[in-house]
Amino acid sequence: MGLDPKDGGLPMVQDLVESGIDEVPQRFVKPAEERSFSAARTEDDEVPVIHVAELDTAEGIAKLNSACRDWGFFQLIGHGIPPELLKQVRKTVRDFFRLPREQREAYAIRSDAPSLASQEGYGRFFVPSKETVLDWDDLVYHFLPPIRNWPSNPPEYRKVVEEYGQEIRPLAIKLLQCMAEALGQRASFFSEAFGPSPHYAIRLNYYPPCPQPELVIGISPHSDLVGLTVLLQDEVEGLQVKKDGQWRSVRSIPDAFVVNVGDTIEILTNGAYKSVEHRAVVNKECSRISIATIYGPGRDRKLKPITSEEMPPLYKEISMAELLEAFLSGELNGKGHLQFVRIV
Ligand SMILES: O=C(O)CCC(=O)C(=O)O
Ligand SMILES: [Fe+2]
Repeated sequence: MGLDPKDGGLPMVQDLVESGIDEVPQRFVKPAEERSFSAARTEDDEVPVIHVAELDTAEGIAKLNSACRDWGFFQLIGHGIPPELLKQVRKTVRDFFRLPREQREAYAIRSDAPSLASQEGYGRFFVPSKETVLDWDDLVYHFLPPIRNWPSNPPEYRKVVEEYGQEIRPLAIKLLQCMAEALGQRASFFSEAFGPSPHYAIRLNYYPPCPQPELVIGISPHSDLVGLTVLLQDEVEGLQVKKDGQWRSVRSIPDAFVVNVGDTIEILTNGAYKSVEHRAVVNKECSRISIATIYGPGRDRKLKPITSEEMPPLYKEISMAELLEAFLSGELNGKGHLQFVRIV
């Protein structure tokens, strides 16, 4: 659901902030029982950090394996993507979200898209009803490449976003090959499962400063559905990951990617690799951006878990199209959307 006037024009956070509010509108206030946003931060138990060069060694593959099993998350450093491009993409994203309202709205998500899964543009997702509490996050979603409907301002938008998408794709493929190796599967396991037309998309998140950050959430607890997410954050922290029932902050490492396992990978690996709940909190002083590239199975794929005699299937076979529709038609609700795929 976007900014289409037929939707009753959902408010965008940047517009509220620009109008000078000092109280958060009720529509964004999380119920009291969901409002505990603090997180632990212990250096001896944080999201594992992996250098790309480690992936050429058996120890590195073992480290990747335990990161995907125990955390569903890792931070990737030494990836070789030029820091200049990372700087440019961050700047372009910030510049877009600060454009005058009419210019941002020209790229609004259209509610007449043929399906929820084909919606793209500026706005918000996961708002199935008027009662849904809104996240303190304005976003843009594009399928890659090439992007189909891009803002003409900032002028470099299309070039930078596409170039960034082109750099991330081979990195995601390499990581998936290493993950397959770590699982004892052939290197092409995920590319075969994802098929000839994988889902490749980018989600740009913008979290303006909030006058009452204790009442709202930037992005509600969720697991990512599509496949592998490669996230670039800036120096402003806010991402939290749930580990052993406890929320933990993810440190901002300059130019590192935060990589996480999505639901389709949990299904395909029959639960060996977990898609883990995460959320983003906001703060009073500064805005935050994050840029998520998302790589997973094409719409027409059937997802079937790898099984063995000792390990019977824990998930039903399901099509990617069905899974996407189920995910996109509800609110973000932890891992709730996976419930109907699980065999209990
Ligand atoms: O902003 C973040 O750090 C998290 C964003 C996220 O979880 C998402 O886009 O799915
Ligand atoms: Fe996410």
